[in-house]
Amino acid sequence: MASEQEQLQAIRDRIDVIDRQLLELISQRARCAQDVAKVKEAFGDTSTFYRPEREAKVLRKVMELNPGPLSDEEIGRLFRELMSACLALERPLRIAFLGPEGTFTQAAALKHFGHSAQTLPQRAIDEVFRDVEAGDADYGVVPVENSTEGVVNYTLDMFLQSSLNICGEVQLRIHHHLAGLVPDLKQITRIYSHQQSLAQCREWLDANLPTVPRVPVASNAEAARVALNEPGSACITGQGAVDIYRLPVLMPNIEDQPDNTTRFLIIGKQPIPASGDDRTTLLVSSYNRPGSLQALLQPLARYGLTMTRIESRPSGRGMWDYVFFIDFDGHQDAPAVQQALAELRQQASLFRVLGSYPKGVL
Ligand SMILES: O=C(O)C(=O)C[C@]1(C(=O)O)C=C[C@@H](O)C=C1
Repeated sequence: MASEQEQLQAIRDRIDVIDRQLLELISQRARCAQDVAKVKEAFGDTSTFYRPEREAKVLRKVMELNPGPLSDEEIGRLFRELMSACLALERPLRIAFLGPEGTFTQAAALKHFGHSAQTLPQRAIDEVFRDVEAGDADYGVVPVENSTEGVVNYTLDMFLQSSLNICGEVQLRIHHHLAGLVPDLKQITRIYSHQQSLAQCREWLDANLPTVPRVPVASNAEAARVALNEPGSACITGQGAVDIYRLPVLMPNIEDQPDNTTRFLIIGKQPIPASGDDRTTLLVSSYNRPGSLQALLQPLARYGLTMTRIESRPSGRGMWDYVFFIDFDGHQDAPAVQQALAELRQQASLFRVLGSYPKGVL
């Protein structure tokens, strides 16, 4: 029987051959992306280098064809990065996100656009919108809802003032760590974190550190920065900030719900063609009379469209006047959706399609 070294050498020789083939194929793929860019430029189509519907189709296809042993998610991630690098050859994307560096929103931006995108931290959600509106960023990433804490009202309210579209969505599993320079939990005198994160870890904090004051700050990354500089303090933050600030993790994954997930929206100027598995978000308002909300929603049911979410927010136009954010499955270019929307529009005092976009793939 061959020795361990001989067996390993034989397998590594095979890996070397495969790597060379992979390299050649990846380079061929990248050259194709360059050719795509030349065609787009020749036709003056320079505003649509980024094609989220095409990316969603590519990711779904490779995940469907995946023979294993790597998981569909791993394969998806590898191809995500491959496309990100190919797109950067065509034109590097600038992505504004709710900063600072190390926030969950940055992690969501990188998950959605891959690591070849340039991420630009902004101080607040309205600055993300403004950066994209002004053309200083191609797209923006903002949080919209959390599975434990519910909707991020500020993001929804921004759509009342902004003309930007929703171009995509991405979901991120949120893990919170207790981190800091204190040698053990008993010596913690203050805990800093974003208000939402404190809420998402409330039960753990009540059980383990009930008497330690909890101090809300603007972001988890800011909490990490304070914990690094203030003796006795600790923070609740994510892996991104732990890595950036090199903070020791005192207790990992302290979120109360193990499947704690946040959904983020991609905002931009471009309408997105159908990808085959899409979601549409509407901003509507009904007339203030009995049964009007029901009448507003009826066309969706009549045309067999599945509504997945409805949120109401004060309209800002007067007391007790509300707007509704409605998500349903389907794309606005599909005939059934067009008919449903035409009917719905007749019942609405305010009507805007915020976007049709591929459902998050990864
Ligand atoms: O198909 C395109 O339009 C491309 O630009 C190629 C490609 C890819 O690498 O597959 C790159 C970027 C786009 O966002 C979508 C796909």
